[in-house]
Amino acid sequence: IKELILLTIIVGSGLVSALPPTKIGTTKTNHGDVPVLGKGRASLQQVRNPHYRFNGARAIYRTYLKYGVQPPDYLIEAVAKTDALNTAAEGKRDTGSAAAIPVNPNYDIAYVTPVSIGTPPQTLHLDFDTGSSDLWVFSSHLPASQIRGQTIYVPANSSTAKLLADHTWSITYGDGSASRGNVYVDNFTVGGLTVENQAVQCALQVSTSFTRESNIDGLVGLGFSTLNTVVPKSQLTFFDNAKPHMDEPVFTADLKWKSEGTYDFGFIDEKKYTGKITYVPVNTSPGYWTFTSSGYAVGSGNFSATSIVGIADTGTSLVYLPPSILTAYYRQVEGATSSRTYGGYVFPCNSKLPSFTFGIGEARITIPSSYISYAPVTAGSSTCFGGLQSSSSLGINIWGDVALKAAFVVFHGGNPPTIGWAKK
Ligand SMILES: CSc1ccc(CNCCO)cc1
Repeated sequence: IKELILLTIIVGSGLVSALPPTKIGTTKTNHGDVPVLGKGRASLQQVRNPHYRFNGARAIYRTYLKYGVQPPDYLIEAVAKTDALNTAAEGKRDTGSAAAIPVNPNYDIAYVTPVSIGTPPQTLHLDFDTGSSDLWVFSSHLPASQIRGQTIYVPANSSTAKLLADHTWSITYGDGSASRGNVYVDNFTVGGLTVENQAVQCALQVSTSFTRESNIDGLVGLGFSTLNTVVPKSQLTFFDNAKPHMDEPVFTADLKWKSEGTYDFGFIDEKKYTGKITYVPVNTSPGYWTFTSSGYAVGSGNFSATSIVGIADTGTSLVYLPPSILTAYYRQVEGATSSRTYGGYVFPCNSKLPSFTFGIGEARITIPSSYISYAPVTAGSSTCFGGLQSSSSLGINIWGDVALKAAFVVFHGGNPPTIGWAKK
């Protein structure tokens, strides 16, 4: 009401002029500089109120009051109903956006994202993993021998950390790596989006493969909370905790080949993709983002329509598909073999590779051949390891980073959840 009185005084006294302003100085306001046009004249720059929610019924209601006419009951009810709808919408205004940074400049082994934990905030770089649902970190509870350059979370240094007494966790991943520990709750912030009392699982023990990954300070599980390993009471993922406060119950992955991408929470950034997003159903049992691809093509070959049930897993580097698809792909690669020595398909690094296309409904996502020549089997070798490997020993097909970075992927946590794919 203060601003209204101020504005009325200025307008009422004719101080605001329609004359072209001759700027003789500026005065500070919270919307930037306002030009002062000489004695007794001012020009006011209008700014949009981002939180204003239009209420048509209220505009009509005010007109009745302005001309002294008693508003009818239906109008009073309409104003209340619209306000209620606006308030419900206003409750969900949180969004976040954070970088997805390759842990290695030469090979996209994994991507880490900066997060803040606790008070004062402790910044760690965590691997956002849609293939699991534990949020765990290297911590001050680890023996020094298991830490090799990682940043640790020290709950004792956070005034908002609270131990979840008698709760423990223990997890083993598909690649055999593992970790276990105890549980705190604390403030957890990703790209400006904060969840209070997020379960932060502190490692007391990690396997050597984690110790060796000095750029990964822990994981943020973005699978479904049914997979969380905390006992006796399982905990919710960051996404499940954040969902009720977000504009939309979504997060998106825009991973990139050998460069920095982004994870967005609560909104879909139209600038990050081309064409349309094709959504397909998700089977949330047992807790992965499981969907069915409609088929594949090798290079410029014919599209083979066949259902491929698999998971979208940002925490897995490569793509793992049925042996028949691998045979179809690698028979097009000069010198390719399935090597027992290296545990998968390898080929001469200078071999020409075809691209690989997979179907999402009628849509097609093509993985460029450069993403599939993954890395030399050992530093400096002229034999390269393929980005497409067989899923026969896993019992599950996995669309890992090699596929995800070829697309803009929407993990939609609605009811029911769906997954959307777009070209970019
Ligand atoms: C040792 S670095 C590492 C990063 C992520 C994960 C979780 N997903 C992997 C597929 O099981 C495991 C290990």
